[in-house]
Amino acid sequence: MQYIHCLNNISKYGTDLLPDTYELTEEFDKSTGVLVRSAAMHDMEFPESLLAIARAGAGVNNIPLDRCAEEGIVVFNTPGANANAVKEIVICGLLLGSRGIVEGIEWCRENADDENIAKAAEKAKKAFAGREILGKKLGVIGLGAIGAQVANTAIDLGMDVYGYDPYVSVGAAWRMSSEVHHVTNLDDIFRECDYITIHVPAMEGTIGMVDAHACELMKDGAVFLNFSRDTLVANAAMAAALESGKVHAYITDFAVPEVMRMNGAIVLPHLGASTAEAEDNCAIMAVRELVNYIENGNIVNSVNYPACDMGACPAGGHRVAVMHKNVPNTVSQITNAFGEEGVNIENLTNKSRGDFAYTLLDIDQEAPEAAIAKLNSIDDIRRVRVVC
Ligand SMILES: NC(=O)C1=CN([C@@H]2O[C@H](COP(=O)(O)OP(=O)(O)OC[C@H]3O[C@@H](n4cnc5c(N)ncnc54)[C@H](O)[C@@H]3O)[C@@H](O)[C@H]2O)C=CC1
Ligand SMILES: O=C(O)CCC(=O)C(=O)O
Repeated sequence: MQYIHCLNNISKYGTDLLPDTYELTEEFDKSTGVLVRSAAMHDMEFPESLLAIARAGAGVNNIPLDRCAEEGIVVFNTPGANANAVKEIVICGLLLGSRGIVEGIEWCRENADDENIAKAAEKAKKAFAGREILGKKLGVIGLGAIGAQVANTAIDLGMDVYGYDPYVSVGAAWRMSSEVHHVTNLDDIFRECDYITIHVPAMEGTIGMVDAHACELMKDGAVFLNFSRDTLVANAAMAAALESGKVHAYITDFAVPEVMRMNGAIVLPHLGASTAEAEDNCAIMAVRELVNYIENGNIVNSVNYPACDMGACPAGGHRVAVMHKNVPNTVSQITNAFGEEGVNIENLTNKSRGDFAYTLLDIDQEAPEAAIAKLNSIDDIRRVRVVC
């Protein structure tokens, strides 16, 4: 039996896909697989039984990726599965930053008991007048699954779109409208655009990238949208820019105390991916990744181990997975360990990613205990698993 623990609410469209030999468990300490959304995992201890963590979503800054790699735990995410949901809320954010929608709604609520509200509204509405997004310049920082969709939809809405992403993938580039202007200097986005939206992961190199220098460069009355992570924006700089009127509105999906104290911030409680469709898509993809890894040893969409796919375990066949450091001589030690026990390797894939590597082997007989023990005694090997 394989035990799967959910650290957050995971759509049943995903968990219903778990085979009969899997059981959902409340006990984290006996889990083979974990499904998670935004739960903070950095301070958690992981049980020896844990093989993989699947993040039903895109951002993995809540998971200690390097420590997991060291402990032989594969971490997956679900690229693109919630991108449409975020794109739609970003378009909503553009309008919230352009029109007095929030203030107008508040005014109506405050005057709900006024019998003459219709007449009063006609007088009051001038305080909530705004501007249109048609023809305005939108800067998109990060053109991955979400950024590319936001850029395309903004083009369809008649905006003039500028995109910045020095690491854009070929797939995302193909999916993006040719009308998106390619920007190679981030400062140009801050300097030129009326609206700016950021869609990059929170990691070393992006945390704090919207700082005082960026705010200073912005056009007077710019609107800034952050549906990625709170840490990308230096809060003190944004608060000052809002205070001075340099930034007209800061639309963010992250309710942290510093942001809640900002005048001019429109704050949502991390709603970007909270649609039934996105939750189902993410859960389905996450469960498929987890089961494929546990059953076949295949790694698809991992963020800390290399991709490796040898298809389904051959019927009646034998497969062993070895997770190890990406250092010289390891693959030969693995093949020798089997060779010395008279085992023939029928298929072998070795892939590496940064400091770690993964070797998947189909062998002609049940893995001898002596070979497994030998592999487990090698320093640079992190985990050996008999898959089938
Ligand atoms: N508010 C919410 O509920 C959600 C928030 N997110 C956040 O949005 C982020 C982006 O999500 P996806 O588009 O799905 O990810 P993605 O991985 O498809 O795209 C990220 C893009 O950022 C680019 N990038 C990385 N460093 C950059 C830099 N320094 N400057 C410019 N571009 C850079 C990458 O090349 C990539 O194209 C996630 O990492 C997550 O933090 C994602 C989904 C839901
Ligand atoms: O699961 C969620 O609601 C959060 C989604 C998110 O932030 C992400 O996918 O990065």
